[in-house]
Amino acid sequence: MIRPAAIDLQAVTKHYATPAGSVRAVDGVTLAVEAGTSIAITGFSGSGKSTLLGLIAGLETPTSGRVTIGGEELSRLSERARARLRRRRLGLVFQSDNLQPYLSAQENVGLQLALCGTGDGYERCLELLVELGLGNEAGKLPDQLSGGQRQRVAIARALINRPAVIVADEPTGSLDADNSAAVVELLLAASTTLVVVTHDPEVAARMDRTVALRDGRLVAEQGCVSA
Ligand SMILES: Nc1ncnc2c1ncn2[C@@H]1O[C@H](COP(=O)(O)OP(=O)(O)OP(=O)(O)O)[C@@H](O)[C@H]1O
Repeated sequence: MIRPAAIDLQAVTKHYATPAGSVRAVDGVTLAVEAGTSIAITGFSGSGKSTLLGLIAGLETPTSGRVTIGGEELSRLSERARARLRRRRLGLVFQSDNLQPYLSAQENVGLQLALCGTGDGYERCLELLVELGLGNEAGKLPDQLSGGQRQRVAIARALINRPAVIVADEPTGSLDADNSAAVVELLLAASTTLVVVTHDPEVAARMDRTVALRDGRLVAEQGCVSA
């Protein structure tokens, strides 16, 4: 059975205007990611990885080309509809956990739930934290948690609205090897479509596919899932 692409990029280009001239951060990228599969995006610093992730997440608008998420072409949506799609269908995880410092772990997850306006109750936040091995940490503030624990709270926050797609930018960048492996397994276990930007070959090796960017262009692909 052919599964529909959860993410479909068609000839996507992103230019930034700078005082020194136009920067072509992403240059003609065509890429389909099937639902339920995982992909790593690698490449040197400045190769366009974060920009590509921002385009997939609808945080950036392409200069040309089309970005389609779950059958919805983002450029056809209003800014408001794009924000709604982001809240309901996407889970975002970044290198820095961006947790609210004066809210407990459970409240941080609960805040996301409130923003998403889904039917899940606040108890679900605690259940999810327990599933992620943070049952004893639910009432603690972020600065009472280790880096690995904070990143797991950030993953709980990304998963609470049961997103179809998880988009993660260097999610293990500030973690040691053990915590990094644990975080990757949690992301994979969520069994949604997963896009991870990473410099770490061990993280990339856990994904179904790896693509590399150079100067904004896709230059190489490895993996066992057909494009
Ligand atoms: N808002 C912006 N305005 C102007 N130029 C930008 C902007 N964002 C990114 N760029 C430029 O676009 C190019 C790609 O940047 P991007 O951050 O996507 O690369 P990256 O591969 O994620 O890098 P890193 O691994 O260092 O995070 C770089 O030349 C960068 O300077």
